[in-house]
Amino acid sequence: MPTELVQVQGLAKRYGDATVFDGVNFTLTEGEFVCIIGHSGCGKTTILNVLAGLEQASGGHVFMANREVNAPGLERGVVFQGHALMPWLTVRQNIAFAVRSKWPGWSRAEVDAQVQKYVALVGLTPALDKKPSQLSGGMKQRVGIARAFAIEPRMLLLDEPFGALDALTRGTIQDELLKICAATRQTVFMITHDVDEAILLADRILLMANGPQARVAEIVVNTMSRDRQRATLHHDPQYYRIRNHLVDFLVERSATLSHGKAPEHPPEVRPGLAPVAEVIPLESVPTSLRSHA
Ligand SMILES: Nc1ncnc2c1ncn2[C@@H]1O[C@H](COP(=O)(O)OP(=O)(O)OP(=O)(O)O)[C@@H](O)[C@H]1O
Repeated sequence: MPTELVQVQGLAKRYGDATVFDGVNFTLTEGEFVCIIGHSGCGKTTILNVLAGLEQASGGHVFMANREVNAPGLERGVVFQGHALMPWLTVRQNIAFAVRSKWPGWSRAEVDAQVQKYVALVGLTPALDKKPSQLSGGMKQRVGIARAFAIEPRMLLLDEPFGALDALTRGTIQDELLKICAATRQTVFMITHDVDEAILLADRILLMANGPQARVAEIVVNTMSRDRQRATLHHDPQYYRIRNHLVDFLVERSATLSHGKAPEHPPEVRPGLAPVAEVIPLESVPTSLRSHA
């Protein structure tokens, strides 16, 4: 039975008279990958920062494993769009620094083994002793991901981690992330602007309405199988139904639901599932049960 790891209850953020969002409610289950999408400025980064304990909300609560989150902690790992590596340290030293802060009692060898394990997972073993200035943007972002995973957080928070990467690199790192998440059953909360990325990675997608008074308006359950692959995703008819639903929300519905018009408790929807008419051919339905309209 999956456990509820995080509860976000009635979260709000105000600046003076301006309410960016309010009535934001959702939960995260242990081991699930959740993406949040919504227009620029609706408050996604603020929500992620509150989950990270880096920012205080104006109202509401976040609980993780039944404890209120109000400060940063090593049970939560964060990866931002900019990699935020220490430029004077090598890849090995950057990650070792994080590992040592989580497990201060570990020996040098234990720390190094942990570093090497996660560097290998993102395919960067040859770059272990390089400094960030010697790495490409994609490689730096991989180091950031390895560093976040290396502290084995209960929840990983990703703020558009691939936003600055070219499409090819982005695709490769998405695949790596999927593989690591499948292997570690990592709980992930990720912001993205890319609907295809959300469908590839997420088990559930939170759709956020526009501000002011933005809210999570709806939760889309990804009904495609969890072993979906980037290369074959588009062969599944569910993919188009989900994609159309997300794009329709972003283009049409998100604006009409601003000013607190979205429900405080968002419904879960499964747009990927085939309409009944597609699943049961009319001929197979007994005549007595058919509509006579
Ligand atoms: N100090 C401030 N005073 C007033 N408004 C602020 C302040 N800081 C942030 N905001 C507003 O809060 C809103 C939410 O910002 P946030 O970065 O969380 O949005 P976002 O959805 O992550 O946007 P993006 O997708 O562009 O990153 C924005 O509309 C921003 O203008």
